[in-house]
Amino acid sequence: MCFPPNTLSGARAMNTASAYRKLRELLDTSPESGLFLVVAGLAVAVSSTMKQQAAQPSAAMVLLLGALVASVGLPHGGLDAWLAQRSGLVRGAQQLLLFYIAYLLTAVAVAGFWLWQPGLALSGFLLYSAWHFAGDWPERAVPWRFLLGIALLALPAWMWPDAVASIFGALAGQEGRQLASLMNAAAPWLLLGMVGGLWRLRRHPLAIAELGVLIALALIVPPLVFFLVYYCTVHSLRSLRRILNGVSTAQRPRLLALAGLHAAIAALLVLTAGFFVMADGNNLQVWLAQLNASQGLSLVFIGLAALTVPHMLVEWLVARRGMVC
Ligand SMILES: CC1=C(/C=C/C(C)=C/C=C/C(C)=C/C=C/C=C(C)/C=C/C=C(C)/C=C/C2=C(C)CCCC2(C)C)C(C)(C)CCC1
Repeated sequence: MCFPPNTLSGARAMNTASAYRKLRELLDTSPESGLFLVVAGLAVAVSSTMKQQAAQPSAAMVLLLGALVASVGLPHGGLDAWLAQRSGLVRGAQQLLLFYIAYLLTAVAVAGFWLWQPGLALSGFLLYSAWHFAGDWPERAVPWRFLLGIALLALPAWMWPDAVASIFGALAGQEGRQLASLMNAAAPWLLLGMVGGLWRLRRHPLAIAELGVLIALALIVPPLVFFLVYYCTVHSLRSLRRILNGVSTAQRPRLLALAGLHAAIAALLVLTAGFFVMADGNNLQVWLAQLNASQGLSLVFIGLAALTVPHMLVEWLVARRGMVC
C-alpha cells in the first residue's frame, strides 16, 4: 500500500507518540524499572574500567556491598512483622512477640545449618533465591519460574567463572567452587531455556526489557555489581513499592521508618552474630579492623540467606491470606 509522504511521516509521528505514551504509562506504574535501566547503563559504563580488579572481590567492593544491602536491600524485609499484623496472621502483642522469636530462631537455624553444611546450604540458598527473585516478574507457572530464577543466578558464572568461584569459595569452600563450575557449564543451556520461555511474558514488554537488560548485565559486569544493581533497584524497591501502594500516602513515612528500623536491627544482629563466630578472641574494634573481603562476603550472604527463609515464609503465609507483598 502507498501513502503520500506527509501521511507516512504523520503516521510514524503518531506511532512514536503513542509508543512514548505507553512507555511513560509503564514506567509510571513501575518507577523502579526506570531507575534500574539507568543504573544498569551506568554499571556497564563503569565496569569497562573495572574488569581486571573485579576478578577477585576487593575489600572496598565488599564494603560497598554491605552498605548497600543494609541500607537499600534489607528494608524490604523490614515490613514483614507489619505485613503479618495487617493480614491478620498475627494479632495482639503476645502473638507479635512470638512472631519475632520464631522469625529470629528460623534465621539462627539457617545460619547454624550453613556453618555445619556450607555446600548444601549454599545450594539451597541459590534454589530458594531463584524462586524468590523470579517472583519479581508476572511469570507464575512453577517450572518457568524456577528456570527464570536459576538462569539469572547462573549467568554470572558463565562469563565470570573465577570471580564467582572465589565468592562461592569464600561462602562454602571447595564445595562452593564446584558449584560455581557446575553453574558455569549449565549457564548457556539455562539461558537458552530462559530466552525460549520469554514468550510467556509477551504481554509484559517492561518485564521482557528488564530481563533482557539483566541478561546483558550478568554477562558484562562483575557478579557483585550485577547482584547489587538487580537486588537494590528491582527486587528491593519493587517489593517496597508493592507494599506502599496498598496504604494511604499519609501512612507511608511511618512504614518507611519502620522498615528502616527493622533493617538496622537486622544488620546489627548479623554483625553481632558474625563477631561471636569469627572474632577469635579479638575485641570488636580489632575484629572490624581485620575483617577481610572473604569474611565480609560470608557476613553479607550468610546473613541474607538466614533472613530470606523467614522472609519467604511470611510472604507465603501473607499471600495465602490474599495480600500482595
Ligand atoms: C521482621 C523482623 C526483622 C527484620 C527482618 C528483615 C530486615 C528481613 C530482611 C530480609 C531480606 C532482606 C531478605 C533478603 C533476601 C536476599 C536474597 C534472597 C539474596 C540472594 C543472593 C544470591 C542468591 C546471590 C548469588 C550470587 C552471589 C552470592 C555472588 C555473585 C553471583 C550471584 C548473584 C549468583 C528482625 C530480624 C529485625 C526481627 C524479627 C522480625
